[in-house]
Amino acid sequence: MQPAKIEITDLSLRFGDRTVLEQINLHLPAHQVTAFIGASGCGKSTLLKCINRLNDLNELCHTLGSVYLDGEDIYQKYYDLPELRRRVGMVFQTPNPFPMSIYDNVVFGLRLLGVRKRHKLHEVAERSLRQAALWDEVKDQLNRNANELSGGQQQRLVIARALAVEPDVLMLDEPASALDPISTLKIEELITELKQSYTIVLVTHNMHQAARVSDFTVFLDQGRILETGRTRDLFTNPHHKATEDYITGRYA
Ligand SMILES: Nc1ncnc2c1ncn2[C@@H]1O[C@H](COP(=O)(O)OP(=O)(O)OP(=O)(O)O)[C@@H](O)[C@H]1O
Repeated sequence: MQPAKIEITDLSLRFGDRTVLEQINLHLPAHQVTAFIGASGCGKSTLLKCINRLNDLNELCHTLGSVYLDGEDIYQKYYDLPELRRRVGMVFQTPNPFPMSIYDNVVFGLRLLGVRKRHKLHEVAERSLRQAALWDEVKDQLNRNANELSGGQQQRLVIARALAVEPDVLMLDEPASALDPISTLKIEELITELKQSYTIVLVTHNMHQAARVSDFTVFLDQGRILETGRTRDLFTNPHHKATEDYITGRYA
């Protein structure tokens, strides 16, 4: 088995008296893309948000179990949450650039971390925009307001912003579902490129996308893992009828 970047053990989560995740055990290998799939409301986004402890912001949320990042339990009492969120970047379904220039968006996190040196900020802005496959399109207009970019460009900008603080893990929650087919293809190509440097977790409703870009797939059903494995195995030879029904679009 490949070494785990993230190991989840006996994780259960409830919001108030409503159980949303039950007994999740998962091994997410480094430098691989793992896709979370499953019907709406099965807990994909909530599971993602366990990995950067974003659910903790909800006072009704109770979490049991452990999530290890590089062998260290992120749910231990004094874990450094700002550092966790630097190491685990997250991109949401709807592109959410800040209402400021392209440049200021990319270096936002670095400035928060106290980086002031202009040459350092410039260097990181260029590197991150190149990594997000956006540099060539915006290099002559870095002062332009980010909201003037197309949706697909905005999403790549948000990915550049996440990469600027040098995370280890990149979590993408339906990153292309609001985008046109060409922008979607660019994001998929980008995911394949980025896995060389990052561990990627992808939530998607698009089965073709999961099959195209992920190495491992986790199928969730009502807060439990019903099936997990290498994507090519799970898609060609699912063990459960529910998995087969879901990936072939026959889910009731
Ligand atoms: N902040 C919250 N408070 C209470 N319940 C919540 C909260 N967030 C999510 N839930 C519930 O947890 C369940 C799982 O939601 P989640 O968003 O993780 O599902 P999902 O599989 O990502 O769905 P979708 O594919 O529609 O985005 C849902 O029933 C949802 O109503």
